[in-house]
Order: sequence, then structure tokens, then C-alpha cells
Amino acid sequence: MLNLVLFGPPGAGKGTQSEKLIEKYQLVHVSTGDLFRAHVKGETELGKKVSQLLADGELVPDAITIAMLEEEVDKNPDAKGFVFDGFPRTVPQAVELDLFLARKGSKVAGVIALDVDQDELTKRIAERHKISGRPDDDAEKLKKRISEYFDKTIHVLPYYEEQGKLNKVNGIGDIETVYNNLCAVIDQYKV
Ligand SMILES: Nc1ncnc2c1ncn2[C@@H]1O[C@H](COP(=O)(O)OP(=O)(O)O)[C@@H](O)[C@H]1O
Repeated sequence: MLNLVLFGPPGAGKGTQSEKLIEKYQLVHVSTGDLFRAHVKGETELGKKVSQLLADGELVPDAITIAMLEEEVDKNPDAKGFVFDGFPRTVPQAVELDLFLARKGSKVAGVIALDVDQDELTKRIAERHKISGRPDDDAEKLKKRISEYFDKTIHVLPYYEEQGKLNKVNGIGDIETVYNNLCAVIDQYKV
């Protein structure tokens, strides 16, 4: 299996690039943000539990997030691999993902961090807010999401760096250029 983790701050372009990568490599896209939003919209039990956290830009507790992710992966037993987008966002999530994949005789092939500076992120999310109407895209909530990223999520990088699995790709430039740079990295991964 080719399991990829796409990593980066809010607005880095993970969703856009994931959609392109799953087509090329025939993978399944697992976006924990999309999954949570679908639960909120569908007013499921899980959705009711997490809706306030999402609206405030706070992370959902690890246990809930991990259970949801594992369920999603298990729904796709024939997948050639996965693109994990927005997961893992904490070190405990990264550890659990390794254990979970190991139980399936698989592993994370590589982690690609999309590098985008803060000014560009703020600009992109302001644009997206106009179209998406996501309640967590306003200025105050965005600040919270970026601070969650720098408080908790950034620590996932050294975890993968120690495993020799971390690659950085410049996330600024047009979508095709970033995509080609990602593919060049992924094509080096041994499955
Ligand atoms: N791995 C995760 N752990 C905890 N909370 C998460 C995780 N993934 C998504 N969420 C929740 O969903 C929200 C939106 O996630 P996402 O769409 O990935 O955001 P972004 O566009 O900021 O990258 C987060 O702010 C958080 O509340």
C-alpha cells in the first residue's frame, strides 16, 4: 500500500493536492476535516459532539479522531493506499497511525509537508471564506486554528523526521507546479 501523509498549516493546499494525487496514484482520500464536517452536517451523534470544537477552530480530542479515522480506513479494505489529509495532527495520533497500519502489515510511505508562509495562508483563507462559508474561516477562528497548528501539530514533523520519512515541498506557486513537485517526491517512495 502507498500511504501518504500530506502535512501543512490551514490553507496550505492539502485538500486541492490530495484530490489530484488520489487520481494519479489510485488512492483513497481521507480528510479528517471533511469527515468531521460531514458528521456535523448530518447531525450524527459524533457531529453533535464535535460541532462546537470545529466552529471554534479547536482540535477534536485524539480518541474521537483516531476512532473515526480507523473506521474510514477499514471501510476501504481493497484500497491501494491512502492520502491522509489533516491527520495526524498530534504526536499521539501519529503514534496510533503507525500502530494501526502495522497491524495491517502496512506503514506510512512518506510525509510531505507543504511549505507556505503565514502571509500567503491568511490571504488564501480570506479568499476561501468568501466561497466556502466555513464558519471557522473568519479572522478570529483562523487565528485559533493557526495557533493550534503551531502549538500541537508542528510537533508531528520531528516525529517523522526521526523516521527519515519527512519531505518538504514548496507550497507556493500554481497548483500544477506544486502538484508536479509532489509527484516527483512520491515517485521516489518505496512501497
Ligand atoms: N486530526 C485531527 N485532530 C483533531 N481535530 C481535527 C483533525 N482533523 C480535523 N480536525 C478538526 O476539523 C477542523 C477542520 O479541519 P481541516 O478541514 O483539516 O482544516 P484546515 O482547512 O484548517 O486544514 C479542525 O480545525 C479541527 O477542529
